[in-house]
Amino acid sequence: MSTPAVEITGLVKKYGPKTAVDGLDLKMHRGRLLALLGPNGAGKTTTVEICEGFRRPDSGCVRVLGLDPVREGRALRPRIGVMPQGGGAYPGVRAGEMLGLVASCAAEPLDPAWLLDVLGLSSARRTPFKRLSGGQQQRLSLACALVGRPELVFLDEPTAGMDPQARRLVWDLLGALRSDGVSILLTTHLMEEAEALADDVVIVDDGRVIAEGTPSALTAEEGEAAQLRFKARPGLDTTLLTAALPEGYHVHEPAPGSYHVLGLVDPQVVSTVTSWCAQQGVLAEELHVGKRDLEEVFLELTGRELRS
Ligand SMILES: Nc1ncnc2c1ncn2[C@@H]1O[C@H](COP(=O)(O)OP(=O)(O)OP(=O)(O)O)[C@@H](O)[C@H]1O
Repeated sequence: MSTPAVEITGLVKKYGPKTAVDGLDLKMHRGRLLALLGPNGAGKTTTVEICEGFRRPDSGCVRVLGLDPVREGRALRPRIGVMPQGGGAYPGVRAGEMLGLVASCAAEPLDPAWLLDVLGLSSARRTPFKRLSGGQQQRLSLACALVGRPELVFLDEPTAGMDPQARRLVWDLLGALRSDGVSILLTTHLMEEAEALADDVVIVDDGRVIAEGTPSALTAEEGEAAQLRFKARPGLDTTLLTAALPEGYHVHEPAPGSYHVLGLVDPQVVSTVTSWCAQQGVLAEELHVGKRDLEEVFLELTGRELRS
């Protein structure tokens, strides 16, 4: 069996008194797309930068394609692609020149002109980096990560700041790469992105893994087939709605204007909820019977309060 794409055991990284990564374990198999999720400051970028060999761990063991990213960095670097958070390049370098430069360092690069075309950057190839839009800079940064035909790519918030068209274009490209057997580890704050792309999801908080699994395993309800959720104006009297439902059901408002009926959903329950809303003159919007989505799971696990 091939070595895992990434294997991390007991990783610890401190910045002065701040423990950014606190005993993190993670295993990513080859050919998978793994989404690393977590609130701001959870330790995702630090973990990714250690895998890339840009930072040294304080303790723990990290192996990327079976290699130590620090001691065996020279052997590892040609085999991985890296898209750092926020990207970056010399401000005056033209998009085409930048990609050509990165391609010239690779043994068997992809055709830079083709890659620019795939990422919708052909018309911007003569544009200096500093004059590209934020979304174009992100796409150029992604092109630089991919042009060397890496076996494994690390993408730190690859679609942050992109418009929906560009985001979908990138999703298609990542899907195609994964179909070609490339291993992809990405961080994202977009739960929709993780649900659309990821084979595996790892949720970190305070430098530790707090949940992991496939998106469908993570969103599966324990012991319940489906749940009822709807949106309406904030502050409905959930005690009254609970009283209108059969015994054993409970309604709560986890976030202002979002309502969640706890208990097994059947047609009568849906009818009771919509009738009750109608009696209050309230339109129940986005009425949804089904599993939780990843965002709901994420908020339940990491809490709803704002992180710094
Ligand atoms: N160079 C640094 N010096 C000091 N503290 C740092 C440094 N880099 C990160 N930190 C701190 O370490 C913690 C983890 O940061 P990290 O960037 O890894 O989190 P993250 O999960 O990637 O966050 P985000 O989602 O906001 O990008 C944070 O508290 C951050 O402030």
